[in-house]
Amino acid sequence: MTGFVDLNNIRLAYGGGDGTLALDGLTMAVKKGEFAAVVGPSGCGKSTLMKLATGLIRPQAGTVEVAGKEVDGPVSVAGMAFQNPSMLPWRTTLKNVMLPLEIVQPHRRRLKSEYESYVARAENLLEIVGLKGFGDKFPWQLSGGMQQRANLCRALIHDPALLMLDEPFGALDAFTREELWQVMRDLHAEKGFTVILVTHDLREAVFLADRVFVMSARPGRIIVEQEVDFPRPRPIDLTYDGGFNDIVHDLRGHIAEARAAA
Ligand SMILES: Nc1ncnc2c1ncn2[C@@H]1O[C@H](COP(=O)(O)OP(=O)(O)OP(=O)(O)O)[C@@H](O)[C@H]1O
Repeated sequence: MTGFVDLNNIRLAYGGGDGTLALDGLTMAVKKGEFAAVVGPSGCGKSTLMKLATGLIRPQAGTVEVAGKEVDGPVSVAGMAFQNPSMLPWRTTLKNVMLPLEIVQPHRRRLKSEYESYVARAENLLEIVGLKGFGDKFPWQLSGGMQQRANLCRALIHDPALLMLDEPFGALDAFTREELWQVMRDLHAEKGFTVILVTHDLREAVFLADRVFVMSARPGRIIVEQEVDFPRPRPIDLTYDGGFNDIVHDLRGHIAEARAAA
């Protein structure tokens, strides 16, 4: 296949052959630099897809490739952010953001000798997401939205080629969520990484993505690929546009059909 992330005819059952069949016949290709969103009925296997693409679990059948290599263990080119920011309360925000550098090579090897430039990188990311000057605060001194901003910085500190986002804005109020959409839009424009975003929020998917993949009910597979070709940078007012809402409406219809067919 031709993507940066290629999942080809995947079958994944938890607990072996007689267990819960989460994915079956799932094929999906995400291009380099593309912002992909994955939506679908609850329990259709979206998080399972994320675990496969990052090498946390292996399929019973089919192949997973990232950056042209078959995935056979945790993928080091990936950064991840989930709904719960899970920052370490005893570390400052800056130290939380820098945590992956203590784990992921080659940064781990270089961290001591190039410490100041890594701090500058972390501070630059904090500035991009609107947290300039908050590096020395502890996570419990930050609001939920600010923690999620810092969480995005932590996912990006090692300059991953692939960013995996699993419902990262799900716990935030509507206004903060829209602010974070714009932060994500700007980070993607500036850094050019490939993104796979799992979300239940169809407006979020259409605002951020170049392509929205719709999954069937479990066992999950891709049933629709919706191109979203609004020009970038997209203003938040786009979400009130008729064409935008037509796409959201279509996606909602596909998911309703998938749920009804389950
Ligand atoms: N570790 C596990 N062991 C057994 N079954 C699991 C495990 N993880 C997930 N499942 C099952 O696999 C199916 C897909 O789960 P998954 O979490 O991938 O779905 P999802 O689409 O992310 O769900 P949601 O929309 O509710 O977040 C579900 O039926 C779930 O119960």
